Amino acid sequence: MFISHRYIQPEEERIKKVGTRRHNVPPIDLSKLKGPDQKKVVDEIVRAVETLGFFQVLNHGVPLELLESLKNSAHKFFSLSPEEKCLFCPGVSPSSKVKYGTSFVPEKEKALEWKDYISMGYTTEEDALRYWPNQCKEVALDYLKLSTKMVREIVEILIENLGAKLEESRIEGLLGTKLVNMNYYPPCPNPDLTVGIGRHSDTGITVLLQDHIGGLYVKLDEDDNNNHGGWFEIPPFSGALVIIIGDIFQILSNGKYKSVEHRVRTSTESRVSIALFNSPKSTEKIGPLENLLKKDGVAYYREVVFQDYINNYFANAHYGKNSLDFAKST
Ligand SMILES: O=C(O)CCC(=O)C(=O)O
Ligand SMILES: [Fe+2]
Repeated sequence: MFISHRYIQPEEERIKKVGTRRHNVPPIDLSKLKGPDQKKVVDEIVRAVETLGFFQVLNHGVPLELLESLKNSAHKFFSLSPEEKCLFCPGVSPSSKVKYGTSFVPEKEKALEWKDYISMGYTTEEDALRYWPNQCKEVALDYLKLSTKMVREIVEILIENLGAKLEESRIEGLLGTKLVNMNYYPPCPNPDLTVGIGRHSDTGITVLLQDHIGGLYVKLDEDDNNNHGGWFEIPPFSGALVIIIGDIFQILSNGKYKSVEHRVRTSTESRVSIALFNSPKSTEKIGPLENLLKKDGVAYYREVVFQDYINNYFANAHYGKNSLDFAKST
């Protein structure tokens, strides 16, 4: 079947199915943070963030029925007519925080991503219920609310492990911007030629629900056990959420934590994923933590205002972890 040349990726960005390696590590059971295994679970989280930049979780506080409703509501929204979806196109959307679009930064991309999305920025509950699409507003809002405690717990674990004590207002500042993104990857006649999302890293901490289709790939370094690095698929795990660590944690930790480069392969079947992006407030200053600078004696990253980082992030097409260059010390 014919694929418009605008979607055909250069050879080096294509994702081959043959020879795909899978990252079959069981999800971390977050309910154990409450029991005798607490330390073990904390260590597992820290180790994953230091070496991989992501992990999967179970018993995360988001009910399984809600995960099903999220996927169904994403399908409901994306099966609307183009005219109905475009009521949320930039310029006509009732709110600048709600946006229906395609690809990532189409005007900058050499080849387009095989993906549509509806992005729902959170300000207040009232605004969410007023401006987010009817097909998904309630479930998306529940997802955001019910994930909050888990996200907060993970961030506290990561900060404490760095030996830092942050005030409540600072933690709130680091998690001050919340956005629910529903991604829709239409069936693709030739997944070998296209990509769903090009390789990139996220900004803050992402809670990701993927469906049963699969296709999420992460790039890993060679590890201490001499396992070769490269691209691995994260197989869908029923009931699990994927926690993706973004660039700001690499910056705050002066390089001890890693943001993970990831991408999505298309499929001959449609796929949905629902991401909750937790990022800093736009005015928040992000740089290596004070105590680490003292300890390390060197800053691998400079301090950036989060809005400046974001402006740079959206000014470029997805291109691996280049988004982090903006904050690198020169
Ligand atoms: O669809 C996926 O599995 C990943 C989505 C993603 O990486 C993103 O929205 O930033
Ligand atoms: Fe991502």
